[in-house]
Amino acid sequence: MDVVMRFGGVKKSDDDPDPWKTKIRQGTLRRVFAYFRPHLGKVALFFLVAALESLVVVATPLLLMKLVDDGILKNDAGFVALMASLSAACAVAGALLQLLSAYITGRIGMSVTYDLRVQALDHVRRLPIAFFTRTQTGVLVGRLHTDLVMAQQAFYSLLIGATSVITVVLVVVELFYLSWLVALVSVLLIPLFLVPWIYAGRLIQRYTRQLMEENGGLGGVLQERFNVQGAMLSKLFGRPEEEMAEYADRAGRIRRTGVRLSVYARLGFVVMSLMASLATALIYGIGGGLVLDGLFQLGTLVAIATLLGRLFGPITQLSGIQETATTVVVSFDRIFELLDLKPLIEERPGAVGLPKDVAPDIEFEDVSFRYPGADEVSLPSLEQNVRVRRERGEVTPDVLRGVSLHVAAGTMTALVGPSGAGKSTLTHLVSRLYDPTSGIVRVGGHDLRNLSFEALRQTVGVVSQDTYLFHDTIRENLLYARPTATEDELIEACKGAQIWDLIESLSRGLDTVTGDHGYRLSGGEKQRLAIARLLLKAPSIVVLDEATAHLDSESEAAVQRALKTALRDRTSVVIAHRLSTIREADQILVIDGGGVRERGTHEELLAEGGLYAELYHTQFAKPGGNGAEPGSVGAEPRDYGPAPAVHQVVRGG
Ligand SMILES: Nc1ncnc2c1ncn2[C@@H]1O[C@H](COP(=O)(O)OP(=O)(O)OP(=O)(O)O)[C@@H](O)[C@H]1O
Repeated sequence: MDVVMRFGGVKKSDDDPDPWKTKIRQGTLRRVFAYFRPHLGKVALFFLVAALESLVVVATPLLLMKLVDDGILKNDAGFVALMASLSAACAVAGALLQLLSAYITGRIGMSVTYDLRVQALDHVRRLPIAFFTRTQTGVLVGRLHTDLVMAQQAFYSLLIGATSVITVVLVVVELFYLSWLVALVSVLLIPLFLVPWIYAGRLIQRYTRQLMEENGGLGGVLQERFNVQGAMLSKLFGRPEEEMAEYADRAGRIRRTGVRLSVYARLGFVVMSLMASLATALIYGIGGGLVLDGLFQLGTLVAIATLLGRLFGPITQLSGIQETATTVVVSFDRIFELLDLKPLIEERPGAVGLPKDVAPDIEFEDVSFRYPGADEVSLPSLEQNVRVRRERGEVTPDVLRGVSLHVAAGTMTALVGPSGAGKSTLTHLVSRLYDPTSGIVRVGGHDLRNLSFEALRQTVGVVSQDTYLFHDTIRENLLYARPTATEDELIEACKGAQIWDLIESLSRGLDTVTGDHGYRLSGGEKQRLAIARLLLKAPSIVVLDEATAHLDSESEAAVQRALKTALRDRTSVVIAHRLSTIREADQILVIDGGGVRERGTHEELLAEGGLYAELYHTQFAKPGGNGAEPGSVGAEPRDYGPAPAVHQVVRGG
């Protein structure tokens, strides 16, 4: 039973969720050809060159025929020399034409893969964050890179192999011209070649896709385990033997599929070569008899024998072409699958900007939200390697329910509540990482969905708990927020973020490399760098997830001072973990069960004696609750869940 899954009309077999066995989808060939349309001129030139190449190929046996019949048999040395020279000229012309066709195929192939690569990168860049939380990075990178490279290489062999088709046609025509009987026998033998060719081709298609998936799968696991965080987790918690067994198992599957693929790829080839040899012997038998009977001359037999080598040779090559053609189509199809995923969050036509340097207010009007299910944002083949079997028709629960709130311009709102209450989710909607399922989020009076992406990027700045830094210098990491920033502006931002003293003390200063994910810096240092990055960007709204990790008191004080600078004159929403933050907040929202349970200032809420007061007394007012409390604010009996950093690893972002 075929089931249509909706991501831009991608059709998948519901009975066969295993992407390895997915057949090439309908319409793929049409789409592949669309990429070649702009290069039709070059394609036509290629076929012209290919035709000339084939003409050269079939001309040589005729020259040899003349050489034997009219030269050797008639004792004419001059004619022998002339024919031999013409044959040599044909060989040189053939070689030059081959080079020319290689140049044309290179031009076409590189242009097509360039178009596809740029289109795919642009598309993936625009996919919703939900896609990235579902997808295993290594598998995605594999698809974007390996598949394209494979398609490109296979495409070259395919086009060059296409000359074989023209050659075969011309050779058959010439064979009929020389001897209809021999030609007929040769043509009748062709189906014997085609049967193993088609049989092997089907298996090759299946195992090619399977090998791609398995390679991508291993790549995904390695990328996950062999980055700093993954390596650390596996050193601290991992089970080395089991993990190694898993790697070996995956590598073993790749080996198994690779062996099968090479056997089936060879099978067609071997059967064809065998048939070609048998057919040649047969034709020599018939032809030899005809020469002895005087029905045709020796030169004709030589020409036929030479031609046969050029008939069965290209046909044999065709078995390889099928594999390469399949690789091209499968690779394109896997990229098309990605291209068919809809970017859920798109810029509307006529999207507007926001005035710069004016802090806007934030409003949630009856907002409900649930995270999109796998079917809506992802592909099974990009998830399968974490042994996640997609729950068909998975209905994700509502995380926010009917939330209404207002953050006045230039004020700070602190979000508190138990773990998993929906605080981070709420902030994701402010930065439009997700759109609400229902209700409206407004910034400066505008529905966020009506704002341009540029305005959103300029307006909302986010500092998350676990700062991400590129494996690059501090300078490049900072410039990412504002590439045009001057040296003075960089220094000023670093001073504001209380990180300049540290940077100055490093021997390479701003040109110090931060290490993968910024692992060569401490938690507090990374967060202050993130604040410096934010100061450079200078957004009018700041979304901040306060660090929960214990910082030493000096680092803690530095982060607090940096935050003061960052939040000044800005509208801010802070997921608060510190007493000092909630005391300073203009408004505290207590989030519980996906809704705003209480709202007010610290004093008002304490006086109310509700959930906040309970949270405060159990968490903040405990001995040692000196304003640097770690963890979410929550009542004692509640389940606070794992520490946020681990929480994020578990849910993949
Ligand atoms: N990307 C996601 N996909 C699906 N569900 C998610 C995703 N992120 C969070 N959730 C779920 O949404 C609910 C709210 O999570 P959220 O991160 O907003 O809570 P939180 O209040 O910020 O918790 P914490 O204080 O522990 O960070 C949780 O049940 C969580 O499992």
